[in-house]
Amino acid sequence: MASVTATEPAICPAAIPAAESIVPACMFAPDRGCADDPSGGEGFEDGDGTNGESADHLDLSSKLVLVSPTGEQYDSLLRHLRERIDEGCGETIYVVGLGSDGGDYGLDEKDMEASVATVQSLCEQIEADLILLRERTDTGGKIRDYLIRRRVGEQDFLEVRVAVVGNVDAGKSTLLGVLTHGELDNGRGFARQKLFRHKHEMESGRTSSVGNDILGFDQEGQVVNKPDSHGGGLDWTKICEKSSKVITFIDLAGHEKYLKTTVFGMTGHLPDFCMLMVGSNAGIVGMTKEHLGLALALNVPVFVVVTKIDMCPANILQETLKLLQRLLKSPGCRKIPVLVQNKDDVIVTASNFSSERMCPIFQISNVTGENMDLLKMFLNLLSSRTTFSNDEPAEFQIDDTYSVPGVGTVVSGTTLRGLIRLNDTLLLGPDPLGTFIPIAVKSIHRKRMPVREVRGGQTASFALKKIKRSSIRKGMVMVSPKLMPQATWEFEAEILVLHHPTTISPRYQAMVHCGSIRQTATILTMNKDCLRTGDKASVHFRFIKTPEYLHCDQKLVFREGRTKAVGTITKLLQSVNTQAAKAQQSKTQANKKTSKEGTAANEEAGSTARPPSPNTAQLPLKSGGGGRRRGGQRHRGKGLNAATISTVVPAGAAGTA
Ligand SMILES: Nc1nc2c(ncn2[C@@H]2O[C@H](COP(=O)(O)OP(=O)(O)OP(=O)(O)O)[C@@H](O)[C@H]2O)c(=O)[nH]1
Repeated sequence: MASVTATEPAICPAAIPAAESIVPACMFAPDRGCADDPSGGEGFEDGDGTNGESADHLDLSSKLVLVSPTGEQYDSLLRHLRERIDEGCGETIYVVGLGSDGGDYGLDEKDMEASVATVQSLCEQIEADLILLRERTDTGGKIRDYLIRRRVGEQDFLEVRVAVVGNVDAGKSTLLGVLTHGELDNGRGFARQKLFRHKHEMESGRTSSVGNDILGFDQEGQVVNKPDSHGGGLDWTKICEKSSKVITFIDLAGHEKYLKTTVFGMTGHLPDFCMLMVGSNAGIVGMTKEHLGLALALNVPVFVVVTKIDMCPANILQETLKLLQRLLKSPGCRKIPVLVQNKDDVIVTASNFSSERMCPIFQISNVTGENMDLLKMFLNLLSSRTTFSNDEPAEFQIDDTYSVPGVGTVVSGTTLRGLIRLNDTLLLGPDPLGTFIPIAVKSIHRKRMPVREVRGGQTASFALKKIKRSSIRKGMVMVSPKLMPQATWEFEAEILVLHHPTTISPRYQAMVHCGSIRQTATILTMNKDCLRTGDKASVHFRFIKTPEYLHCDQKLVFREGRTKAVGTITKLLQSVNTQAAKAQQSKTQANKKTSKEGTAANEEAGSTARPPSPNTAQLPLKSGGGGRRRGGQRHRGKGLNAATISTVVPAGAAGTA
């Protein structure tokens, strides 16, 4: 076994300079088991460690408060727990026997029993389960950490998305195969075979698509995935029904030539966390830094999984860990690497992980299964980062479209906020003219399971009524009519150039990735003459093909070949004049009616319009969108219908920003 522990000289905090040390997880434990604060005083809040002060200034700081709380204290504890459950998107880690009043930690048997009864009663009030994670002993007696997770029905589950990145051969697909199919690898690609979907991947052994693999955990934290005994396939509906939490892995390609797909996976699939895989024998090579940089740029918390420890000599493993921590602590990353070596470390790191600065590191083997239990436990304790509120107007970003026989057009994507119910009417757009059309949701699936509603933070697919697949593209959204959506041709962003071989100046074009939008944009102006690697600037962009639905503060990646820049949208500059677009559409429709048979023939031949001018919106709407044919049938869809638009787009939505 080559697994390195914190006591081995090369990475032991005592043996190497403080700045170099990987922080043991106990550093973040509520009882501050280690003397020095590695974060230099900017450590993490103990949000989940102790049970906190009440907002209404009742004293809840004693470890004994749960033993026999007064009515007022009970109400306050309940409010506090509710808030934490909401913040944790349905779950939180709760510690019993720990006060923040300076007294010793731990409770005797009787007090522990009474405290747990109180917590149990609090949980009943909020319809949550109480699951014991660990018990330890301190000077005053026992301390217990519990997972409190809101109960979900058969039709519901908590959802966490994890993007899986790392260089080629780091073992990404293999780990996902092992986790989701429950069988270890043979070191020669056995486990990954189960994941490969495309023939060419089978042959070359390289992941090229944004795969989606799911791992379900029941209320007790046990994996529910049960591959069928014949083909080894997984029944997603069964997994979802049995799970209280489902982890969706977004398996991103390791090879540089698939970087475009990887960037899309990271921006378009809204991962809650990023799992960076590093082969212990290969070290920090190839795309590792690039992928880490991408996660950092998009503010996605990262944890690292070092693989292949079964075949790596101890000194090489140590070297890899050393380089890894150096990279994580470098000024560009400013992370605090934390080595996870046992279940206590898992609980401590998972409780503090929502802080983007901590970076847990696991060392595993896909062949022997070493430390796989720790990784699984950690995954079960991760909470979604998208908080949800029923009152927010719904917003859904489309990242793929399908044509399903017998069902029709289906779009998949992520609910960014709000609640979407079956038969709701949302506005779909923007189309090439920047307009949005009303569209009814006729069925909803979560992970292939039919459901009646989806909430912010959940991925879903919708079957849509009366719309052709060819009128929908990735990057479009479906939003509540209350939002009065507008499409934007031009925007300003603060960008940082991560890499460019020479200089970037106005008229430069590159691909902008923003959410599930992927479109080339031109730099019109910027507040510097030219930009080189490392430069920051305020840049005015303009999309070249169609206007898009954007928000201020959205993160973006701007790339072309080896050129990469990241940034944040600061201003939306030129929104589409919806009224002009509508008028134009009506005109186009009227013209069409008079032009007899010819129109349909053109539609089917896939006649396409030039990109419309943003100012005047004068060109005809592309109709029939390339004339995709399904099941041998020719579609004569109406495309985006002006009549329907004018009835729904609210008057207030019209006009130029
Ligand atoms: N001995 C050993 N071999 C492993 C381990 N993990 C993966 N492998 C092997 O390493 C090789 C590469 O693994 P993959 O899972 O295909 O790597 P990947 O990161 O998904 O590569 P790309 O899909 O090309 O990005 C396969 O032959 C695996 O069997 C491990 O922990 N130990």
